[in-house]
Amino acid sequence: MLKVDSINFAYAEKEILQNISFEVKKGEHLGIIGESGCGKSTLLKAIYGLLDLDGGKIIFKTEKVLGPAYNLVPGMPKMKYLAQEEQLMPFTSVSENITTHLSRQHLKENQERLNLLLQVVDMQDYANTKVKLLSGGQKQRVALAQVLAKKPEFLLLDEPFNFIDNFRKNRLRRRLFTYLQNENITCLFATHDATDILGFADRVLVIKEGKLLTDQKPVDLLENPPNFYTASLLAEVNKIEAKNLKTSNEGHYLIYPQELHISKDGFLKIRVIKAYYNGFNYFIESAIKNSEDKVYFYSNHFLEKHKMLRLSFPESLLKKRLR
Ligand SMILES: Nc1ncnc2c1ncn2[C@@H]1O[C@H](COP(=O)(O)OP(=O)(O)OP(=O)(O)O)[C@@H](O)[C@H]1O
Repeated sequence: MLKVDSINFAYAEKEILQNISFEVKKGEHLGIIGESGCGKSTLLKAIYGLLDLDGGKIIFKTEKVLGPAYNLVPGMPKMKYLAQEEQLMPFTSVSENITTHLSRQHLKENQERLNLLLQVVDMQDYANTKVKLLSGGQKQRVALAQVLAKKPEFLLLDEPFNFIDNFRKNRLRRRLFTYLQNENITCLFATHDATDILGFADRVLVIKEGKLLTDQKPVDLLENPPNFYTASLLAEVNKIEAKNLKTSNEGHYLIYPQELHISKDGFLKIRVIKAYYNGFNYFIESAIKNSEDKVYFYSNHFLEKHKMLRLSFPESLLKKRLR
């Protein structure tokens, strides 16, 4: 449905997107993740046709996406883009803001669709409230309903949940992605939040300094991360020098805190620095014995500062997590 083919883009002299290529099939949901400033928003803008590329091409369905120099009205029919900053009519109600984007040819269906969209973004209770009275997160939800109202086939979302509190975010994510699945809407979304990726993306594009590092299924990426940068975008991860792990290999092992266990026979000797209670257990900050290298793991019990312990982990990790 979308083909991004070796695209390059620079703002003035500064190269932002460098030789990026990937394809998206109809109905797929792709997450884009990467540190702040790596080029996620720029990539979404390029795909929507808001930028004139310096090289490469983007094909949406069968048509080439043209930048503003060749296309006065940016965007492709059936492709919709939700930017980080929403554009709403402040002095009209939530319902009116959404209804103006519903098709005028199906007036009878509109009330039903409005109700459905209000439900998807969890804003039924605010249907008649003026937008200017809403919080940042509520406005973001109205903006989301607006782009859905336009019946897109392909949706570009830039940090769609960044102003939304955690309590509501989980519910909103589930409702939104179920809606997209039911309507067979293809979606590309940029995020900082690993939960968006792990729970809701079919594939994940990892970007670093304008380059596409990898394009994989989230589960494969988590199990076999190509480098520390990628692993640390998805989860808390330890980077442990190989010499500390009973191996003659050189380099580092990437091991998640959940994979380390306190054990009398464990090879990794550590000293506890601090225990952080997280509601279910303790997240332990420790240092490898006789070094300053930090190691993080979980414990069901509080551990005193300076306590010396041994940690073990599945041997199978030694075969696949050396970087
Ligand atoms: N209009 C612009 N003019 C010049 N430079 C820009 C412009 N917009 C963005 N940049 C620069 O391009 C780089 C990539 O920005 P972009 O917004 O794509 O990053 P991002 O990965 O989406 O970041 P964040 O996660 O913080 O939103 C940054 O260094 C940014 O400063």
